[in-house]
Amino acid sequence: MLISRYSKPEFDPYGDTSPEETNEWWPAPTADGPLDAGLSLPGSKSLTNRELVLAALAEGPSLLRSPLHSRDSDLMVAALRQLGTTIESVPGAGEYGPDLRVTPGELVGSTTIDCGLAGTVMRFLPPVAALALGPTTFDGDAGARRRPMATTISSLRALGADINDDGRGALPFTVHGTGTLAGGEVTIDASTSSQFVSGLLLAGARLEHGLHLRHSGERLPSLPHIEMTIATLARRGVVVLSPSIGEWVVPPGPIAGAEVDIEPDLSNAAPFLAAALVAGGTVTITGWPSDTTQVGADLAELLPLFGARVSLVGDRLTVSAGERLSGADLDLSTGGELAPALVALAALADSPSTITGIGHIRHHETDRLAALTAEINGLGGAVTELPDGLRIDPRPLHGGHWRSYDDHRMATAGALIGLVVPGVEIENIGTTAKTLPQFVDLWQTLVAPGTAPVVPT
Ligand SMILES: O=C(O)C1=C[C@@H](OP(=O)(O)O)[C@@H](O)[C@H](O)C1
Ligand SMILES: C=C(OP(=O)(O)O)C(=O)O
Repeated sequence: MLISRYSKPEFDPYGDTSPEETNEWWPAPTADGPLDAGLSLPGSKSLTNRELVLAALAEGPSLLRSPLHSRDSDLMVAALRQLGTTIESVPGAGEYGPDLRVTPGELVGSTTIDCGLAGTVMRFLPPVAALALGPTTFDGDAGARRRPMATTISSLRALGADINDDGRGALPFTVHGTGTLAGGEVTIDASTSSQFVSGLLLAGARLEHGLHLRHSGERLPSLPHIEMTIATLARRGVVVLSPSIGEWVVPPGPIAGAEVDIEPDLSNAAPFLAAALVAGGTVTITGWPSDTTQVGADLAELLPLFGARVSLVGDRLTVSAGERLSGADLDLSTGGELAPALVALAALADSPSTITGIGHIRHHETDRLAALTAEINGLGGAVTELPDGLRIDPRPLHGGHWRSYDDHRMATAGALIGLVVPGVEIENIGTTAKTLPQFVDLWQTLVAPGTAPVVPT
C-alpha cells in the first residue's frame, strides 16, 4: 500500500529492491495524550557480545546473567558455537530470557560464520578465528557487505594472520587460522569504527606477544565503547594500558572466566525516553545502572539540551517533558548510535539543531546521515547533510512511508516521529529484532492509554 504523498527520495541503498516491493508497513501508533509509562529493557548488545567473546577466549567457564537475546546476540552465540565454544541456556532471574553458561573449548575453524548485519560479530570474531585451527569464512547480509572491514583484514595480517579476500576491504573473506597468532605492534586507522580497536583488544591477551595497538587517523569515534572493552577485560584480569590517547598495550596472559550481570541496553532506551519529550508526560526506565561504560547513560545529559527534565532516583531514570521541545547543537562523536533518536527528536523541535561528529555513522547498518535526511524530508522535513553530521530545520511533518533500510535505529526513529505525526508507516518494523525483539510490544505499552505507571518505591 502506498500513500500518495510519498515520493521516493534519491538515496536508495536497496539497489534493486525498492521499498515498495517489500510491502511491509507498520502503522506507527500515535500518542493520545501525555505518556505515563514505566518499563525495563533487555540486556545491552555491546556488553552481551563482548562478554560472549571473552567467555569463549577465557580459561574457565563463565555465566552471563540477563544477557540480550536478539538477532545480534544470537548470531554471536551461533558463531562461537561453530568455533568450538559450548554455550547453554540456563534458567536465570532475567525478565527477557535465560542466562547463558559459556564453556570455552579448543577453537576450531573449518566453518562459515553468518555475521548478519552485526558490526560486533564481523569486527570481534576475525581475531578469534585467527586463533582457531582451520579456515573460517565470514559473510553476512547484503548490507553487511557494504560495511568497512579493511582495517580488520590489514591489522590481522600485520599481526601474522593469513587472510583471503577479494581486495574490496569488505565481507566476505576467509581467515586461515593456525591456532596461534604472533601479535605485537600494529597501527590502524579506526576512524570509521571503534569496533576495529575493540575487536583487537578483546583477543589481545591471547596473542603470543600480546598487542601494542596504535590508532592513526583523523578521528576516533565512540570512545566509550573502547572504554567498555577495557572495562570488560579488566573484570577478567586483563589490564590494558593506554600510554597515550589512541594507544593501547595488552600484555599476553590468561583471560579469566567470570560471572557477570549484563546491564539493560541504555542506547535502546533513547527512543523510549525521547518519547516523553515528543508526546509530553513522563517515561521511567527501571534497572538504570549507577555506574556504567554504556554511552546511553549520556542521555541523562543530552535530553535536557532538548528541554527534558531528567531525574535518577535509585535505579529509575525518569524523563519528563519540559516547557518546550527545543533544538540543540551538539557533537555526538562519542555516541553515534544515539543519533537516529536524537535527530528524530530534533525534527520535532521548535528550533533548529546541528548534530556533528557523526560522519562515521554513514558506515553503520546503513548510511544513517543519508537515510535520516531522506526519510525526514520525505515527510516534509528540512534536514541537510553536512560532511560529519546533520542540520535539522524543523518543519510541520505529514504522514507517509518511512523506510528503515534494515536498520533497527532507523525503524525506532520513525516510530518516535509517528507518535505525533499521524499516518507514519514504517517499513519492516521487525528489523528492530537486531537488538530489541520486544520493540513493538514495549512501544505499544508506552503509548497505550492507561499504561500502568511505575509503582513508586
Ligand atoms: O563496540 C560496540 O559495541 C559498538 C561500537 C559503536 O560502533 P562505531 O564505533 O562503529 O560507531 C556503536 O555505534 C555500535 O552500535 C556498537
Ligand atoms: C551501529 C550499530 O550496530 P553495530 O553493532 O552493528 O555496529 C548500532 O546498533 O547502532
